[in-house]
Amino acid sequence: MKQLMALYIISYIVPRRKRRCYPTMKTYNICDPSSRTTTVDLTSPREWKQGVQESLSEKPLEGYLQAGSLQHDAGVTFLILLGAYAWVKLFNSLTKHQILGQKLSRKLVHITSGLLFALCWPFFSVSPWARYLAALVPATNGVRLLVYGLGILKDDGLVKSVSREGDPRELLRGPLYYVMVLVLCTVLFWRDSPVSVVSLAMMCAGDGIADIVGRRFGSKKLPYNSEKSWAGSITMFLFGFVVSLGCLWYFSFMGFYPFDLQGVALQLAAVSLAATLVESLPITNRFDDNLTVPLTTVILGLFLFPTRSIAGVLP
Ligand SMILES: Nc1ccn([C@@H]2O[C@H](COP(=O)(O)OP(=O)(O)OP(=O)(O)O)[C@@H](O)[C@H]2O)c(=O)n1
Ligand SMILES: C/C(=C\CO)CCC[C@H](C)CCC[C@H](C)CCCC(C)C
Repeated sequence: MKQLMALYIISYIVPRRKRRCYPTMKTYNICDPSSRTTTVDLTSPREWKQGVQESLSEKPLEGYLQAGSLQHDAGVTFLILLGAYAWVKLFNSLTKHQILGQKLSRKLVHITSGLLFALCWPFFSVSPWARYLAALVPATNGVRLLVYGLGILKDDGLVKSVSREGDPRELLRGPLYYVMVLVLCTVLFWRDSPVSVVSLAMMCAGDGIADIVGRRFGSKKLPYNSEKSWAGSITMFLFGFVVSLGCLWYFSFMGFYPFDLQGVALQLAAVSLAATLVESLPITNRFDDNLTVPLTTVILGLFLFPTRSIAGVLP
């Protein structure tokens, strides 16, 4: 009985639509609505780009109410909002019971929140409006950070979970920039381009792990920045690369674009290196890493990865 319930819930969440199957091998099939299929041999980045452009040429379903998309997407948005609230509450409790230190709690929230949010994107419908409903999740959290950061309301638990020193005004910098980046990546790139998930992977996983490893093992500082270390930067490069790769594989598995390890490894390594170099620069006092890391990734990613559209509009 429990299995049946689980299957029903999953079948409700994952939108009923023709899934495109991209086996993680050299070629993949594009099954578009007219049931026309195209097989592209992914032997080089050019074929990969061509394959992605074609696979993303599918016209989104006309009309938003078709097949209950609005109800479906609103339900998924609500569930993710609940998840976000519960996730931060969990870390608040871990910090309150001194299971986690405040700095580690903040970094784990930093690493996990944005990634878990992006991993929920496949549960939305193919409607052109789905991205805007999804963006309501970080936007709502942004309003929450503003309200508590400005002191309009008080929530010591939230402040302790996402601030370094427990000052509510800290919510108005790193955390607020973080959710703003989530909103922009969701609305501008969504599932139309690898740029969105790679940018979030570098900001969440890469920048987040650099802090955790750097604080603990970063005795050898960088020659041009005594605040940052080789251990932190090397870990950011490697972890950012691996998590980006994992995100691309996940979105390929969920049917959004093909995954060809040879086709993307070099691009991802270049993006991860660029983001790591920018993060290591002594500019954090003026430009927050939560802005410079994703911005670097987006700019380079737009040149290296195929993008069907920006904000849902064909370029
Ligand atoms: N490449 C890096 C990045 C961070 N660190 C270590 O992690 C600490 C915090 O790093 P930082 O990026 O400045 O994190 P914050 O900006 O404080 O945190 P947030 O991004 O959440 O605002 C640094 O002082 C340093 O000890 C490091 O050694 N090497
Ligand atoms: C501490 C943070 C950044 C500083 O560098 C992260 C702040 C996170 C926000 C308070 C909460 C963001 C929630 C996500 C938008 C949605 C997560 C949903 C998921 C299912 C947990």
